[in-house]
Amino acid sequence: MSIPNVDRRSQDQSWDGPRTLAEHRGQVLDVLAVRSPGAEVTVRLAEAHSRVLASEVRADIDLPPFANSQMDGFAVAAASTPGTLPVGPTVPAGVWPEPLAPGTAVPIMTGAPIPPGADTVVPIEETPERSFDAATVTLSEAPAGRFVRPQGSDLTAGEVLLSAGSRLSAVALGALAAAGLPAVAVRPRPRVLIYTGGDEVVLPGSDRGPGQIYDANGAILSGFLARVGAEVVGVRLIDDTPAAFAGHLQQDLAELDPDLVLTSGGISAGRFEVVRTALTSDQLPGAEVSFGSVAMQPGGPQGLGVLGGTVPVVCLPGNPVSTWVSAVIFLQPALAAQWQTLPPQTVPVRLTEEVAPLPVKVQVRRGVYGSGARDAEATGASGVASASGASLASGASLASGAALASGAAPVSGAPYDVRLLPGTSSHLLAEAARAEVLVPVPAGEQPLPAGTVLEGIQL
Ligand SMILES: Nc1nc2c(c(=O)[nH]1)N[C@H]1C(S)=C(S)[C@@H](COP(=O)(O)OP(=O)(O)OC[C@H]3O[C@@H](n4cnc5c(N)ncnc54)[C@H](O)[C@@H]3O)O[C@H]1N2
Ligand code: MOO
Repeated sequence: MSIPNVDRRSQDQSWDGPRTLAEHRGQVLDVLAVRSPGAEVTVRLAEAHSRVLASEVRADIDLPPFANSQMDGFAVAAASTPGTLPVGPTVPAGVWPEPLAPGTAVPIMTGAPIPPGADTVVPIEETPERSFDAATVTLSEAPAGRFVRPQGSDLTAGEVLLSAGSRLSAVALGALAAAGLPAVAVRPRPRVLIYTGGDEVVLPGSDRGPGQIYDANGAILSGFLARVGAEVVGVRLIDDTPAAFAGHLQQDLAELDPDLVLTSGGISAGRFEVVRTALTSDQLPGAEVSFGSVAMQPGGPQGLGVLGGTVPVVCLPGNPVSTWVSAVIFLQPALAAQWQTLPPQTVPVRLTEEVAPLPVKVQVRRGVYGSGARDAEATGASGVASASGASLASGASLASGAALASGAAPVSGAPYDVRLLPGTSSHLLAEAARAEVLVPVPAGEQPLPAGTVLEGIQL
């Protein structure tokens, strides 16, 4: 490490005093807005999971495309039942059948087209013969339409199958495939370049020297971006010196033209803050980046700005839990607002134990669902109101901030019981890995009693 012993703060662009969460989220959204999503892209269904539909899709065909049997059994005209009828040729799935000879029944398999002339199906287990091979079959009275899946009963040709903006689930992909579509037009994903670590950090799988640790934050940010539906175009280790980092970043910007540069570490108050130094000096021409603090723990130190007037950069603190929490609290809603990636999924949570807040910072705690079951008895409404009141009073309402920036659904309904994990420090990554929900606890002087309802973010 060779950092010249200069007063690098002389060129630092910092903001004064801690920002609220909502203020900083708004700032992150402002820098992301430097880039707008481009034209839609067409992708094969196999690559379309979790992507967002660019425009509505209408079906060209009826679903199902023809009336077919819901059971293995006998197709027959309801008017011919009850009775013992001669058995005609079997109708397998995948073959178009001959019309039914009047007064007969034919073996039919699940999914096979209903032959013209038949209008009902009798399951084989409802026949005394219980055989497809007998010459006759005895059928009790069967109402017309029973166990027949009519053509178009799911969707008719020309109807909207999925609307624009739908996030494609596995079952949505199945519906598109059933309608015969091999590919679909989706919104472009933000292309993100990740820089993590410092000179103490080595990649998992490589040799770790004394005093070194493995890079956790590359995996955290890659996983986070995959979950929200962004594309990672590169994961780099930050160089030892600001000049080398600035050089590599400049090269990457030219080659990759990312929609966002995301850095982790090297931004607080130490002597060797490579990211902060490189982005606030003239080592990277055109960098307009500022650093400061947010009234949140973990994730106090933050930075953000624009590189060369065209590429947003968001600088997260290096402690692994701080990196992760910052990504969820600031980046996820801002990316969702600008790129329609996955917004935070909020959920009302009820504390199962008393919790002491921090006096002036929102403390983002990690929690696990208590009983696991949503308490249908709890009315929710009054509890949620008091929680949002507390959080509004703190000036750090996640609820209003998240809803503002991301369009996240308002929190309503009965809360889930949640037990907060004991650890609050930002190095407790293994403990954080057990969390099921993040719970921002509003700043305050008084302990929050068990039963207090807050807004959680599902993980
Ligand atoms: N004098 C002060 N010191 C610190 C302050 C402060 O306000 N004044 N803030 C503390 C807080 S809070 C945080 S958070 C960290 C943020 O520091 P940096 O963003 O500069 O991060 P580093 O110093 O590079 O690393 C912090 C910590 O995280 C570990 N780390 C870094 N990168 C990785 C990685 N890729 N994988 C795993 N672990 C990583 C690193 O070894 C350090 O332990 O600053 C506090 N200090
Ligand atoms: O804000 Mo730091 O993220 O507390 O560890």
